[in-house]
Amino acid sequence: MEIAFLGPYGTFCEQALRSLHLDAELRPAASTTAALDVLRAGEVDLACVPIESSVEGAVPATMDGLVENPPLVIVREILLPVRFAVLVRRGTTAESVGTVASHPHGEAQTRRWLAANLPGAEVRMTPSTAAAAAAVADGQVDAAVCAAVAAPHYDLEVLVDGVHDTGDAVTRFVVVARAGGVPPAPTGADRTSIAATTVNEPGSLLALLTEFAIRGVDLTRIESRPSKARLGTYWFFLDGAGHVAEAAMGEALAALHRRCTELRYLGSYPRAEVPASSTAPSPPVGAPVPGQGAADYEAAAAWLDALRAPEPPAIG
Ligand SMILES: O=C(O)C(=O)Cc1ccccc1
Repeated sequence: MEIAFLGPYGTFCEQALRSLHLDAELRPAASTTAALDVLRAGEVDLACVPIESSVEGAVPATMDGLVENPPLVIVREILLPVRFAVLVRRGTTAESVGTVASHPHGEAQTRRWLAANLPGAEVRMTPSTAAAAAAVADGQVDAAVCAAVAAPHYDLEVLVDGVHDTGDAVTRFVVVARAGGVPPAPTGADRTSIAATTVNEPGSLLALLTEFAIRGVDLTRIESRPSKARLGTYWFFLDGAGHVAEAAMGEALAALHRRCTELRYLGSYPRAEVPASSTAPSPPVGAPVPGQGAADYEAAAAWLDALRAPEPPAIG
């Protein structure tokens, strides 16, 4: 099995993927879009990309890539606590740093530290944090904001570690497959992702959300991205607790199918927990709502079946 990831070697994405201990060959891709493209082209079996961070929110390239064609589905999610370091070529001092590079999410999570500690430095964006480290090694920039583990890959040294503005930052990564394969089996603690477009009229988004609410499905995330067709039209990305194989989620998706202009199923997969090393636990999700559990759905469906197809009365 071959898995593309946001490379080059030394990214947080590589760390997230390695934490799964999969028996697979890992192939670094030059960008999030490139990782999804090689997956779509059938060159790899899976791709691992960042999708959101607790500090900076969505990774737009991933959200956009998930609704391009041919369709892709999420099969795993990984939550990784991230900690940033400033890496430089050996012998570089803070005073001699004129340029510093990072992924936009790295820059966003260290902006105040950079302004306070490297005030004169010009900040440049790279497709990943490790790409910034590679740019330091090549002499294109003086410093990179990235994971300290990237240092040996590029023969750099850690100038300062722990340069984040907000402690306990967590990034969520997703492992993505081409649609049409066997989905991960329900575990009882799953998440389902969809993207939907709807007509622009009062209450249309509320109507979508209501399909989840009335079935007791706990929504864990909502994002919008431009549809790119024209200004003012959007994809709404929704994550909810549950699995497509479960009645509540399945019925909510069927209802959305009737309501939405376009609906993409983006996968059902086990919910990841924030690793114990982080002190910021995720809020509990998917707690059962009275009358809305899987057993309640089964009992209600059996009741309805019996109404529709009653047993003929026993005579005699
Ligand atoms: O660039 C990386 O190393 C990534 O994996 C993306 C990223 C960037 C910044 C914070 C978390 C993840």
